[in-house]
Amino acid sequence: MTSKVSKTIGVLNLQGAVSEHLNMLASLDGVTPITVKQPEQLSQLDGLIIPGGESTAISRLIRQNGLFEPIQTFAKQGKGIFGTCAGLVLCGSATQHNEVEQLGLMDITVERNGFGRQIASFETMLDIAPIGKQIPAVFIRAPYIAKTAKQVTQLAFVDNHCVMAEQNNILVCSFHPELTADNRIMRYFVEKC
Ligand SMILES: NC(=O)CC[C@H](N)C(=O)O
Repeated sequence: MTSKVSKTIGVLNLQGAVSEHLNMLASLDGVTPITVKQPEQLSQLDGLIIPGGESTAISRLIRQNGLFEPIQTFAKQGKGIFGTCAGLVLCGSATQHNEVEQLGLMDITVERNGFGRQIASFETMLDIAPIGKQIPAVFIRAPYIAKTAKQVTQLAFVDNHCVMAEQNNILVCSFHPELTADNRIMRYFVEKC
């Protein structure tokens, strides 16, 4: 019997929470995780994670490494992209800070640091309808989604602010799913890819 074909999932390795994503991906069956720095690597991937970190720094490095248009093309091809925290900021199409050059992969307006700065870091449990109940979520200087176009599905809320959404092949969340032992969100993303 042949085993199921494995999916190759890349983690954008420019700045931020890269190794935690790789570890969580490695815990899933049928996933080959790799780090991505160069545009040529995108063609081997079934999906790409844009991790949390500092969205200003990551956006500069995306440009410097020639990844801006290649990531947009990757998304247009229908490949899965998961933006977590700063990654959500980068996937969005508008924000109050113009020092971040967003990729515009999802029609959302993002409030950067919406929950406040470092002091406003917190952990909570979320019910996310297509994924499950009581999913732990760690928020660190987290953004929230202030506005969504109608083609965007809102998936989770904290204090009435949208913190997770999807639009076709693009998934975003305000928090860090890779910093808990619960891999249900990651499995959901891999299944989308
Ligand atoms: N934990 C994070 O990724 C923080 C995101 C950061 N506040 C930003 O907007 O870039």
